[in-house]
This record gives sequence, C-alpha cells and structure tokens, in this order.
Amino acid sequence: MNNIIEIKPVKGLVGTISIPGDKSVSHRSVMLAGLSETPVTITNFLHAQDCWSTINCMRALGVLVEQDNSGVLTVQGKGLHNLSEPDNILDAGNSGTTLRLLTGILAAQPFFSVLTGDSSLRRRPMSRVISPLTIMGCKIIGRSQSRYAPVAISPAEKVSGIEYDTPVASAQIKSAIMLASLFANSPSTITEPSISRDHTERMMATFGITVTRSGSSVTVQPAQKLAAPQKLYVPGDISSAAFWLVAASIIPHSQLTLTNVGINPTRTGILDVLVRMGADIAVINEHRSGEEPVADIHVRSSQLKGVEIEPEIIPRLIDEIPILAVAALFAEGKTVVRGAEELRVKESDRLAAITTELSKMGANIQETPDGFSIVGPQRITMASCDSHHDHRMAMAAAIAGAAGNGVKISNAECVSISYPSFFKIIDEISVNPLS
Ligand SMILES: O=C(O)C1=C[C@@H](OP(=O)(O)O)[C@@H](O)[C@H](O)C1
Ligand SMILES: C=C(OP(=O)(O)O)C(=O)O
Repeated sequence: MNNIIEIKPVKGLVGTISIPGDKSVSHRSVMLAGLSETPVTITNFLHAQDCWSTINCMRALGVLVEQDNSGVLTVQGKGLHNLSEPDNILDAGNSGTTLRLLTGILAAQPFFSVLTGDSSLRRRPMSRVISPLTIMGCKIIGRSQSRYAPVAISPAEKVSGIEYDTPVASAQIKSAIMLASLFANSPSTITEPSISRDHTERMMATFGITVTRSGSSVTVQPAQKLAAPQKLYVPGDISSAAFWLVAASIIPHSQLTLTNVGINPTRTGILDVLVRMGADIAVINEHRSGEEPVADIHVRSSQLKGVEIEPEIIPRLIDEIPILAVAALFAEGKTVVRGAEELRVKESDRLAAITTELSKMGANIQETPDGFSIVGPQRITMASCDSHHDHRMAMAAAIAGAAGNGVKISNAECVSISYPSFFKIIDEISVNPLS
C-alpha cells in the first residue's frame, strides 16, 4: 500500500486536541499486566499499530486481552511463571520497543521463542539487548552474528542479576534488562550515560516491584509475584503533542489547547527547547495520573529563534528531532543539533531522511554525522516527499507542508504506527486552508 496524502498550506490552527495515549506507557502496561495474576483495566491505551503488535505478542504467550467499545483494555495476565510457549514466530511489526522489551521477558522463560519484525525493524541493532542479557546467562542468538532480528531465545539454565553500564542512554536497553531481572537470582543495576525515559521504573513500582534510583543508576529486585493495580491510566503522548506544539508555534494565527499531555521530566526536552526558542507555551492544570505527571498545554504562534541543542538533552527529546528540524526552518538564526547519532538507527535513518525530504522542499540543511544545522527562516516550496515508512517523518513533513506551501507525502499511512488520527485532526483544526 502506498497512500499519498496531500497537505495544503493553512492560515492557522485553532482548537482543542485530546492527545492520544503514550506509546511507551501503553506497551509497558500490557507487558506488566500480562505478568500479573489479577485483571488490570487500562484506560487511554494507545490503539495504534505498534501497541497492537505488543498486544498480539502477549496474546500469543497466553495472556487474555479484551477491549470494550470505548477502547478500554482488560488484561488477564498469566503471572510471572506461567506464560506459554508461542506456537509461532512472534511479530513485533515496526516496533523496536515491542521487540527489545519482549526479548527481556522471553529471555528468562523456560521455553523457546523467536521474535522478528518488519524490514525496518530487522535492520535495527539488537546486539544492544542481546549482549547484556547474555551476560546474565540468557541464551539468545540473532541474525548476522546476533546483530539483528530475527532473534531466537532458548531457556536459560540460570538468570543472574547484572551490574551494567549501557553505552547509550536507551530506555529499551534498560527496560529489557529490568524485565529479565524480575526472574533473576539477584538484583540488577543499570547505569546510563544520562537518564532515558523512566516509565518502566515508575510502572514497576505500581506493580509492587522494588526499584531504586541513585543518580543515573537504577536497581531492580527480582520478584516472586506482581501486585497489580486494578486500574491503569495512560497519559497522553508528548511525542504526539510535539507535532502540534511546533505546528501552532510556526503557523501564524494559531492557538491550540492540548489536553492530557504526559509531562514526565524524562520526556519534556521538547518543551524546554521550544521555550528557549521563544515559543508561547503555557503548561496548566498539572496533576498526577498514577505514577505519571500530566497537564494541559496552551500554545500560540510566535517568532521562534534558532538554538543549540546539545547532546545532554537528546535522550529527553529523542523522537522529537524530526519535528524540531521543521521548527528550525521557521526560526530566525541558526539551530544546531549535536549528539543525535541514535537517530540513524530508528525506523529510518532519521538524520538522512530529514535532510533528504526537507531539501526536496528547497530547504538548506547541513547534515552532520550526529545531527544537523539549519539557518532560518527559510522559504520552503511545495514538494512531493516520502515518509521513508517512518511515522515521525510523515508527520514532520505534513507540518512543514501546512506551514509552508503544501506537500504530497507518499507512504503516509505509516502514521498509524503511533498516531492513527493525525491527518483527520489536521483537517479539523485547520483554519481557511489556502489553495
Ligand atoms: O522505551 C521506549 O518506549 C522508547 C525508547 C526510545 O528508544 P531507545 O531506547 O532506543 O532510545 C524511543 O526512541 C522509542 O520511541 C520508545
Ligand atoms: C523510535 C520509535 O519507536 P520504536 O523504537 O519503539 O520503534 C518511535 O516511536 O519514534
């Protein structure tokens, strides 16, 4: 399927958007509920393709997952020690989080399993989880000297805790180790170069697991049984909200209210950077939703200015860099991104994809090995772009087109990976599309 979507330039974006559930939290909610013995209802679960990959894998392991008419899930787990051997290969689709976190769970099970994914996921590095899990005693091999999926997992004789310094700040590496550690014979401590998103830590605490943090290290104790909460509530995804935060900032006459946005400090780098760029953003109605902080956000158009985005903040805005590149095109002065080499191993090589696609609109971008620099503001023209089958690229191109002179995006259907209603919402909030 190749859906070509045309986005027209718009005069302004006005309205209120209820931000759909957080993808990271949604994955973790079904995995941990699946390892519990009592039923858990999950409200505001993200019904997008990546999270359904997780549901389908958990179902194949014997977990019962049902949804009601309003999308609320009920998960009846199997407990820590009663998952069943899947009778086929597990398919993580396009989802790195599904594949890497499930590798952590499956590495500690007394049965054989194989995990794979689509052609994009099969190009992404898996040795980063296979290596530490192997040190723990797990038996995992993958394609091409265990660099890539498919990965095949055999029962381990013994799973031991680990003290592990991760070379990259990655919540997927950290979470895979934490999940395997639940089954280990001793605690594990993972130390990151800087703290990646901490949703696993927070949600594990909700399930009665002992997790302690000291600086950039996190220690998780093995568990006998999880004490599941009856209800979980998934906050809105700030990575989805980011597209509207940038769109409303750069499109004149815009005024948006984004409701129910997760503002976990390990995810709010985008807010910090946009505020430094001069964005008109107000965070209101802050409250807690379970272990996660949530708020509403008002955003209005403003003239942004270029900023330096240094390596230290990258883990807190890792998925927002494609849309930040669009913000930089409309900002006055130079924006530089450094230390973002991880973008080369996402759904696409996002640094190359940003440069290629925005250049088609006439943008001038200097790509570097670990980022890019852009001097703005730049006039961009109507162009035919490609998503590279990468949801965040499709949405970033759409906002560039709406703010600029329109865009046609091929392979645009991939927005369903994280934000199925994205194009419908652009239509709903657009004021007087200009033709
Ligand atoms: O743990 C998670 O839910 C995620 C972690 C990040 O990946 P890395 O752990 O590879 O940085 C992020 O890019 C991804 O979208 C979701
Ligand atoms: C990188 C992403 O997700 P994942 O790693 O789970 O595929 C993303 O959503 O931008």
